[in-house]
Amino acid sequence: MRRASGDPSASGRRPTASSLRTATTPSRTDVNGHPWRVVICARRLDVAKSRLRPLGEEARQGLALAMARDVLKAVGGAPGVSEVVLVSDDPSLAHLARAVGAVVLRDPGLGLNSAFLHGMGAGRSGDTWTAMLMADLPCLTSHVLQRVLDAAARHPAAVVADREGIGSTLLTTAPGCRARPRFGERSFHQHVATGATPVAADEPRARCDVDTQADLGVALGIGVGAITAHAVEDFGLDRVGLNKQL
Ligand SMILES: Nc1nc2c(ncn2[C@@H]2O[C@H](COP(=O)(O)OP(=O)(O)OP(=O)(O)O)[C@@H](O)[C@H]2O)c(=O)[nH]1
Ligand SMILES: C=C(OP(=O)(O)O)C(=O)O
Repeated sequence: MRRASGDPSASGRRPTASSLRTATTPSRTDVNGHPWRVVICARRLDVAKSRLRPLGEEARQGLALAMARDVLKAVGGAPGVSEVVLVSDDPSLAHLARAVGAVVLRDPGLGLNSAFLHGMGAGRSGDTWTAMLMADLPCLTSHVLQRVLDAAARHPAAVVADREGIGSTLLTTAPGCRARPRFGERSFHQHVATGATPVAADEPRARCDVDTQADLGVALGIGVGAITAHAVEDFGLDRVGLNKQL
């Protein structure tokens, strides 16, 4: 896998391939010696994050892009991640993901769970530990992701609940196990019902998905990645302004 380097000067509005330039880091495994494949799903920017529409078109798309770029950076920097797969039909995201060494797959167009299964290679993790990850987690860092994966590696399947404990932000599968993604409404309980063990309850950075302006305010309170922070600044979305929408 190639590791993404940070670029605090990069703005969420004007991405360049060089802003995520990479170095090759072969044979990467976690503390248990497991190489991880991380599958990230992201919708096309023109339709993504519709609940952020009140921020305006440019800000909505810019934030969706910035958050996905911060997620790609965090994943690329996690020491145990050996392979990154992005399932997305968005040309900008695909370009940026390829630039950091990710494999990019077209979206089958059948919804999020089908997209994840497609990214998993029809649902089988083969001989690799696999994590299915959302692209709207701007607080995620490489260290936090690695801790989550280390905890997940103790279970055949593991799930991370979103901040409210209702949805899910990450689902993992051990080698040889079949993935059972149930993302969507109340997905956390559905994932637990399929046998996934809850992990990382104490990792707010892994649990803060951003769907609404209120979520963005919370994420800014926790601390977002540099690209999202620059996008927020570029679009003039300070914390006070966001909290007014609560
Ligand atoms: N490839 C792919 N990604 C998806 C799909 N649906 C959702 N996602 C991604 O999954 C993550 C969580 O999605 P949601 O929060 O449910 O949806 P969203 O489009 O981001 O936001 P809303 O329009 O507000 O529901 C985000 O990274 C989305 O881009 C899909 O059908 N295909
Ligand atoms: C898709 C999910 O959530 P949201 O739409 O809230 O991001 C989920 O938690 O499975």
